[in-house]
Amino acid sequence: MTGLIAAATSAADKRAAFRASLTSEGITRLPGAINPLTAKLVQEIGFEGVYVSGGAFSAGLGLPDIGLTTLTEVTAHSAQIAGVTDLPVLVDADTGFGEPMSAARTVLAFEDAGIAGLHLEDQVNPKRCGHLDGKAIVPTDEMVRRLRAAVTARRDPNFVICARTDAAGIDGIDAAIERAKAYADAGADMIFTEALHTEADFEKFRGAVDIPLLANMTEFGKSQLIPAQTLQNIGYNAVIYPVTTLRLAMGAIEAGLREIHAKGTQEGLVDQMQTRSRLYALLEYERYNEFDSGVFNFTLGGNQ
Ligand SMILES: C[C@](O)(C(=O)O)[C@H](CC(=O)O)C(=O)O
Ligand SMILES: [Mg+2]
Repeated sequence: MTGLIAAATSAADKRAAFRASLTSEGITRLPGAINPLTAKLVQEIGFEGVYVSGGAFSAGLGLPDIGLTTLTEVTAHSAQIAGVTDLPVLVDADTGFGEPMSAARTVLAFEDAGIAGLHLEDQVNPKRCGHLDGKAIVPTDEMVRRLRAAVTARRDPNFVICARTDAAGIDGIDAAIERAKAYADAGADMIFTEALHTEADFEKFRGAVDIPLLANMTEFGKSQLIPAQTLQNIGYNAVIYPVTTLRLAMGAIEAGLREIHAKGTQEGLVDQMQTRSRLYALLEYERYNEFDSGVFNFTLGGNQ
């Protein structure tokens, strides 16, 4: 029954795989999963990891991305996602949910939740999306304390601690590079280079810092949407598509709701929907007969 109900791969193995993938030849691609079902699809399609976005999670709760969500909420949501996938899960920990000691507690909670790594950012609270203007960042030494607390707390040396710097959009790319170096010295395993604009910016960062780098390919932001292959050629090690699945889903949901509201039926939308049989295949419903042969003893018609 391996892999039914929950993932077959242990958290320790996922973390080891994640760490290894960050120094492998190919770039590690992590689409954001808005729920465990999406994470199953991310795995089935063949990506290397799953991302849990703070922006998508807060939006899903009907809230802006300004640090309103709690450690408990983010951990529970991420644990559900990590629980169903064999892929490593990287979670957005915003500013660490408080003081440096809170960042340490975040690492411990995330390890217990089966998560493979997190990123901590150098913004002040209340934080905002890294692609908006008017951000503010804490002094370098304060972020270094955040990171040191996180690095020291971890029990699994393979748990990946990624430091995000939002400095490029405030003090310029050279200042962001200086911060990245200080964060690497503090023990960060990877740097999240937030809100760079062009390929040349990504190249400049890569040339200046010698630990793994993560690119954020979020839509409607400040960064060009650079293909994964190009990022790999530049020498980036990981790329997230953080809010993409939420935007895709919400675009489809809004259009669908408007059509039902206008026409009084969803008849014209059925072709765009995930079918019942596709959903059941993704859930491996039939395999639940391994527990009880009475669970999947029906057939679905051709159009289901
Ligand atoms: C990566 C990010 O932190 C997120 O929460 O997903 C956001 C993404 C976004 O708002 O588009 C970010 O600050 O870049
Ligand atoms: Mg975020």
